[in-house]
Amino acid sequence: MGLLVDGKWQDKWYDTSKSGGRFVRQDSAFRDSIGDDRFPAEAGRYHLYVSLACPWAHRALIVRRLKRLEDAISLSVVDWLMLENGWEFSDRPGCIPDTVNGADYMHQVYTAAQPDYTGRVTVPVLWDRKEGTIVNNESAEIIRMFNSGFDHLGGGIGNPQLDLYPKALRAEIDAINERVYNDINNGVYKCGFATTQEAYEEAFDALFAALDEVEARLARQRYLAGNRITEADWRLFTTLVRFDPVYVGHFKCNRQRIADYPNLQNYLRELYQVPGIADTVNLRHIKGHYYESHRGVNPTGIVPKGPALSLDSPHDRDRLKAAA
Ligand SMILES: N[C@@H](CCC(=O)N[C@@H](CS)C(=O)NCC(=O)O)C(=O)O
Repeated sequence: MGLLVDGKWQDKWYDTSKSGGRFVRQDSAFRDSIGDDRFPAEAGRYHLYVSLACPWAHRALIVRRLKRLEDAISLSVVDWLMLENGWEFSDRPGCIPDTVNGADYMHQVYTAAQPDYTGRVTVPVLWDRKEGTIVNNESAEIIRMFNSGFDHLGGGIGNPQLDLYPKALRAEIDAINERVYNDINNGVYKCGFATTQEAYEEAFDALFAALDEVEARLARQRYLAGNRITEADWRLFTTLVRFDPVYVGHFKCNRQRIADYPNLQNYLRELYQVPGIADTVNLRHIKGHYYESHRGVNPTGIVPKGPALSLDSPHDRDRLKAAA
């Protein structure tokens, strides 16, 4: 784990000394968009770097799959282990080396885009072959580009019929995302990376208050924004699927498991069983990454064998109405 300072790699853990032990996530640095003059939509031009362990990268992978952009946007998958060199490429199971920049480490992709880059080296990253640079490294924005940025191309590229951010639901989706991001997606990290008891307890209470709220919402309606699946659901899904295998133990999010919330558990199963989604979930990468990489949290690097999950089991969500 580390970061780049003026283009030089430094091996450093997060600094929580100035925030009362609280983990504060840094803003992403590359914020251009597909559709800008410099970055027009084109099949075969863009490349996505992900980790299968990372919940933020997982969003991008899911939307790429659901929008059938796999032939149009190529992919690299980093190794799950992230130690003193940060994210690395390898040919271990489930990994795909960097065929675009030929990098050994993800930080080399960042310095290829900007030689004097200062900041964290995170995934996902959307790379442009033509300009030889990073378009964007913020998953919330990358999924929006995938959702609509390639729809006009025609020629059988993508799946223009699917809209995960429909106009009529945007205000609602944005409001849900805000709460889910702060207290759930990022909330589990705030618990796990807290370095004071107070910071941990504050994040823990906010996390479970938000999960209780989502549980109540899912008792009344099938999906977060009503009766159809939207990006808000996929953004929650990537945290839920990691919750019982990783966050309960490793990040001490242990008031209860997702399996103990009837609506969340069945909702998680339904989303997992959407065609194409199970292929994007790699528990070896997920568990291996957190337990083996965060040596400050888990010094032995031992990966727990459990828990048994039941993501393939029948769900009961058909009792609630879904849009045709
Ligand atoms: N806001 C970013 C966050 C991405 C992020 O933090 N990714 C993690 C992996 S789960 C990472 O690469 N961390 C490396 C680091 O912080 O040094 C996004 O949503 O794209």
